[in-house]
Amino acid sequence: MSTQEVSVPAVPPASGAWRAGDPRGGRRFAQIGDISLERGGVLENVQMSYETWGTLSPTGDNAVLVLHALTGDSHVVGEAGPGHPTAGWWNGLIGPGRELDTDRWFVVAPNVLGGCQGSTGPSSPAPDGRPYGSRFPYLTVRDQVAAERALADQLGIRSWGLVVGGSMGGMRALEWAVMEPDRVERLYVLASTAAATGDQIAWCSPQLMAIRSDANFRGGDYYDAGPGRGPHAGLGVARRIAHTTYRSEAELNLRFGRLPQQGENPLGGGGRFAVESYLDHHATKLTHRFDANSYLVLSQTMNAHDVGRGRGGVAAALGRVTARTAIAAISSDRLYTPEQSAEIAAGIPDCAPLRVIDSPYGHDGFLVEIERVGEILTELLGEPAQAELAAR
Ligand SMILES: CC(=O)SCCNC(=O)CCNC(=O)[C@H](O)C(C)(C)COP(=O)(O)OP(=O)(O)OC[C@H]1O[C@@H](n2cnc3c(N)ncnc32)[C@H](O)[C@@H]1OP(=O)(O)O
Ligand SMILES: N[C@@H](CCO)C(=O)O
Repeated sequence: MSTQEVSVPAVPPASGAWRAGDPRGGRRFAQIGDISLERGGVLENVQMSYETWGTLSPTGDNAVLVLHALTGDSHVVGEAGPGHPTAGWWNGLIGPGRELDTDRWFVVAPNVLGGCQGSTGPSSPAPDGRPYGSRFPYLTVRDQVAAERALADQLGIRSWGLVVGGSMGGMRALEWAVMEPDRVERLYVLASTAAATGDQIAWCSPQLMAIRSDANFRGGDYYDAGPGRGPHAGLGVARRIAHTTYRSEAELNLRFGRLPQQGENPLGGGGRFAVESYLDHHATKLTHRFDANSYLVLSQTMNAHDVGRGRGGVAAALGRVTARTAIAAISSDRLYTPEQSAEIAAGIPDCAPLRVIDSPYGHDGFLVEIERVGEILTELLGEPAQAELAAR
């Protein structure tokens, strides 16, 4: 394996608490060379960071690829701590005897290209040694998959027993199955879409505007401004908008309704409603762990997502998938609706009937309803993949 532990200078600028390369973080780093980009140009000397669980078999036939969402990272399971700004987002799903049983599977979770958790992104050094900032190129989901493919090559993984992801991770999982059908034996896509919709692009628009219009954004070249001088206010507004779309109307009404935040008076007293305080909390947490430029880059990759582009449309692209597939939606997801998941399920030849997880938590249901997510995973892994059937 030509991977190596390296110290990475790129850090999210907000908190400074996270240090890439921290050996206690359990992250590994791979230098995968240059990536040719879908929209033209080359991203040079790309680094991918990732975490693994379990052991790769001598034939490399037991690998699972887990792909995180917009503000997620490689820390699928585990505690928060040095090198890991948040606890695992699917805690409990990986380990001996777990749904992703590490006695059987070798699980790989890369940090996405363009992000801020150790894989090359806008805060990484460009060839001239200075952070890319505004010079970071426009990426597509296909570029991100190309980087993950190079990582798989380096790890000696020719074919994945399963590729799984939710939301933006689901976009990459789907692209993997379309771009490399022979390398994806099973596919599990949650709360995602075959192509970003007008509604999703619309919700994203004020988020991008909020970051770009923050005076501290400086056109994207804010890394030299000093601690706390990044576009944190703009990123916080973006998160408030996004988080509202990640939860359902019913949940917000039932959970918070018109309640004032404890000890505050929102009715002319300068205080907040509880739901405003809740959004403030999520905004603050994100600005302490995430880079605004990465938020822009990744949001744009999601807007660009369309598996049908250059392939004769969505139906033709989905028809290429040979993986045994499970598609799951969240019943109350108003951002990535069950109808969009139904379109994916209907278009993939070897797909089980759409699974709709009944949950009040909206889009974030794919992160909250871990038990249901795990049940579907177990079912899919119990199904023989085409390659296994052919070998019998
Ligand atoms: C695939 C991926 O990896 S995506 C990345 C996953 N992680 C994130 O997105 C991080 C942001 N967090 C979230 O989006 C959500 O918390 C989830 C989806 C991870 C989990 O959802 P839930 O368990 O339902 O948590 P919920 O949204 O209710 O938030 C709970 C937090 O709000 C806080 N909170 C609740 N009410 C209020 C209030 N009135 N005022 C202030 N804070 C409040 C809680 O104290 C708690 O804080 P903590 O997380 O710092 O402990
Ligand atoms: N809470 C998730 C939702 C997006 O899928 C995230 O921030 O990544």
